[in-house]
Amino acid sequence: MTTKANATDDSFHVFDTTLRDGAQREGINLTVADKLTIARHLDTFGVGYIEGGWPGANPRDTEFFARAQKEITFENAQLVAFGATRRAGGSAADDPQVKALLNSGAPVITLVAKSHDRHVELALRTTLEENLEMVRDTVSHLREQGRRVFVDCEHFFDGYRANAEYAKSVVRTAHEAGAEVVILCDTNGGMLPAQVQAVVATVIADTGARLGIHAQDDTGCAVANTLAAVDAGATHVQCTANGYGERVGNANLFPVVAALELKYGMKVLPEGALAEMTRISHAVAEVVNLTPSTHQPYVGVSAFAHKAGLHASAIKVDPDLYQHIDPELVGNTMRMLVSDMAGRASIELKGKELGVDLGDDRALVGRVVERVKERELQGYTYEAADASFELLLRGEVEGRARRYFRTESWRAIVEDRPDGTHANEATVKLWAKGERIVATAEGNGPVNALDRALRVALERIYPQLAKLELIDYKVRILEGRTGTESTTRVLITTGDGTGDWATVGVAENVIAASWQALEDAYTYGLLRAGVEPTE
Ligand SMILES: CC(=O)SCCNC(=O)CCNC(=O)[C@H](O)C(C)(C)COP(=O)(O)OP(=O)(O)OC[C@H]1O[C@@H](n2cnc3c(N)ncnc32)[C@H](O)[C@@H]1OP(=O)(O)O
Ligand SMILES: CC(=O)C(=O)O
Repeated sequence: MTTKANATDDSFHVFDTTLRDGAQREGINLTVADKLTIARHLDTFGVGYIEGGWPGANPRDTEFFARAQKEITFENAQLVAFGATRRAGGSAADDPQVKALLNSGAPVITLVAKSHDRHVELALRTTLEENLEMVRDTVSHLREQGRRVFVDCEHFFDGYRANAEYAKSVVRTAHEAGAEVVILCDTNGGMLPAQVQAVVATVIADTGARLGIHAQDDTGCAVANTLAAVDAGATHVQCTANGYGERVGNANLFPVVAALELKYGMKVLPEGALAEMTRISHAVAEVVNLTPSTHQPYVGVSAFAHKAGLHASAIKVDPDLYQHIDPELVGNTMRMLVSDMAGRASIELKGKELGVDLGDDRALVGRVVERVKERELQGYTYEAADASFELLLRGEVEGRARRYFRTESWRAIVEDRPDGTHANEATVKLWAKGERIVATAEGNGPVNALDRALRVALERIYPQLAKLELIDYKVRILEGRTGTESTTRVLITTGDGTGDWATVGVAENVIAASWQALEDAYTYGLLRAGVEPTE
């Protein structure tokens, strides 16, 4: 057994259920290898408990428990197996599902138990007394087998509203049978914080059980409900990384632990772990193959991104004036966004962020603000295209646009063939280092052909361009930007293996807009590579 043995644990529990409830989210389908990778990330982050799945429910979860205990040396977490109380009318000792929980080898077991009288009668099709017996028998049996037991009271809050005495009797039964923590679950996710706080406080007073909270996010209050339960005395929080979970999700682990550490002043993670939070959040998103939410509290790339000019002017004096915490505490960074909402301070701070010296030149900064506003009116967007903004800024600082080549002309041709296929060909004519170059290339579309032709033209003179790769290409039609005409905006993301950058082009024609974004992308790539401008 490579899970750290820990017979009693009076400390506050951070319990992660990404691998069980998180995996119940539509669109997530984890392999055993994915689960092992996520378990390692969560253990590194320092959660106390990792619920790995339901052994016996499917071969993947059974295999996960077998492999996790062989392959992972957990530094911080206890491995937890999830399953239901025994079937009605049977005995826990003979229940195949309970046997699978024991066979998983997990030192801690979470049992889901019904605590809403209607669910007992309709879903379990048994009596209220038999349900209590199922809880008592299963908890006692697992305790006798030397396992620590937590009990999830499913639909607790709705059950409490319908029949408070019965809901509490389930908590009492689990507690008296030896469950270390009884977790009140807002399974349908319909509760609000004040309601959760009141119910948790009453149940603690009436049962004396140690309580935990498991909140689904159907009202958008799962994090708030979790913290409200803690306010009322719960000492065990069940969460999932990035809030993944059934329907709209579960309480998001990251804002919950950040609140506990930074707002409540509790120590729930190992030293230094909070500063790893942004990295861990993104790493888990990568494994589950979902794009990290840019606007996620604390860890989203926009969590500390400032757009409004007034905000920037105050941040210039003191970042705390518009930030609730120092982003570095959670491993994130502050970013300034440049747009038509920018003022001088936004440009000054962005210049600093980009390492461009503006030398306290108010007139220069004013000119940049004006240019940005003018260009944004035409359809450019600099908050999404930092590299194009940096080229604009350097152009103003240096008094002329930074150029590595001068375009004489370009042409893209799409040929529609009788067999329904298309041939795409582009020719570029340009000047670089005093030389006139004409290059032609084919591509799988006109923009791809242009990109290839530009590369063919420039690579001999600038071998640094060989590393460049187009990572993303987005087109948007901007209705009514210039009077009655619609305008096309193209955003291109380019990478060189060490980082990536975004550039923007705007024109009435999608290929012309793409060409502008490509020109900026290559120019910025050469700037990054430290090449001196030649034109
Ligand atoms: C709120 C939550 O998220 S709880 C976690 C839910 N997670 C999952 O359901 C994912 C894994 N589940 C599964 O793979 C399957 O549902 C299994 C293997 C657990 C059970 O599959 P089956 O035996 O085919 O049963 P099925 O899924 O149709 O129904 C669940 C059965 O468990 C019973 N049951 C439900 N909750 C409990 C409970 N707390 N204690 C005991 N029995 C329960 C139901 O009454 C039903 O019994 P029935 O077969 O006599 O009608
Ligand atoms: C146990 C659980 O996942 C719930 O009640 O929502």
